[in-house]
Amino acid sequence: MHPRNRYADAEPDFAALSQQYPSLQPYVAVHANGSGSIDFTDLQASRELTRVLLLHDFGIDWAIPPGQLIPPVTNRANYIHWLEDLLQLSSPAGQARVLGLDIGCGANLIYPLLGAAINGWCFVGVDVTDVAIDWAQRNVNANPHLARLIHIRKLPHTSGLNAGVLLPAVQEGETFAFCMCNPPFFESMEEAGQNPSTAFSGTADEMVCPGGELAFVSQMVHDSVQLGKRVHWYTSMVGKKATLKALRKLLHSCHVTALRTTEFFQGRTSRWALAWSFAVDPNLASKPLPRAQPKQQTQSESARRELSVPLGVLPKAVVPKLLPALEAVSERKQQRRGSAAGAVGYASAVYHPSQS
Ligand SMILES: C[S@@+](CC[C@H](N)C(=O)[O-])C[C@H]1O[C@@H](n2cnc3c(N)ncnc32)[C@H](O)[C@@H]1O
Repeated sequence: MHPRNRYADAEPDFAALSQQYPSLQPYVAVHANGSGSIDFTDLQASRELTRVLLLHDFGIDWAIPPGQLIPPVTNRANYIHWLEDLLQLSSPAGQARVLGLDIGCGANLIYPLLGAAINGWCFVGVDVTDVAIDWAQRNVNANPHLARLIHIRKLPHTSGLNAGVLLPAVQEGETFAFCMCNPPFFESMEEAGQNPSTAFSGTADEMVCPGGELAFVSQMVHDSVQLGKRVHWYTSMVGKKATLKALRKLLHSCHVTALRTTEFFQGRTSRWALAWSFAVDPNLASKPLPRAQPKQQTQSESARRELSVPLGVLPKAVVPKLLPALEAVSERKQQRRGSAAGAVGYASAVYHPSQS
């Protein structure tokens, strides 16, 4: 787990959470020693846990319809923290705000929500299905304190990847600090069904693409050659180590200036991620990532500290109204303390699609 992941030192206290959030109670077994456990093969339990963690730990109000992919918060937060490391190593010059592109944001919109809540980053989230766009927008609307940072965009749903993956997503004149992607991993639902990681569910649209993840991310690589420096860091997650190997080979042949990989390990599941660039100074390419940073407070966390109560116990309607004011207080305090709000450029910003 990434050292800055808030669950790196201790997993969530399921028993305490179920006391605070009665909706979680049916899914938590409390043992004689007071500890609690959850059956992660139960989809309803997994969905409710994700909902509660996002609310309790990140101040995010979140929902998805049944059947849609349930994102494990720990794994998705690892990716965000790895992006922080990459941006600390090298960021696009002269940009006050960090703007990221999430390819396949899904109904769950997990990466833009976490990236905006943890770091104040701006995001464009794109997807091809109506259900993803509809629910992603609902998740934006449910979090007014983050809504100014996240813009959702529907792409045409073409059969196959010939029209490109990144090319349709990046609009004329737009530039991004990074793009990220959790691609459809599998070639068929049969293949998906053989994989134990599908305990987190998902529809065929979310899990499957012709040629699987290798075809999907290879298309991203080809598109990136055309887009060049318009995206500072191109990144994607992959589900198989063999895919990582094949993509490394492809990327070397594309003369990238930097190529990094990492492994996200959680529970029994390994995932890998790779990042490449045409903009990063090649002298930085083999420099170790600055990983040993102390844990950062999320904006919601620092806001919560000012208030000394968990956001989750406040009436739901109050939180969005309260957060901006609390964030402003904690930001001012942090500035007075002379500490940067985080390792990268975390200034709160507003994303307007007309700005590049
Ligand atoms: C594995 S899901 C990831 C959802 C979410 N980002 C997550 O990490 O849980 C893959 C998503 O990619 C979307 N997708 C598939 N093909 C796409 C394409 N060509 N462009 C953008 N999104 C696409 C799917 O609709 C789906 O929502």
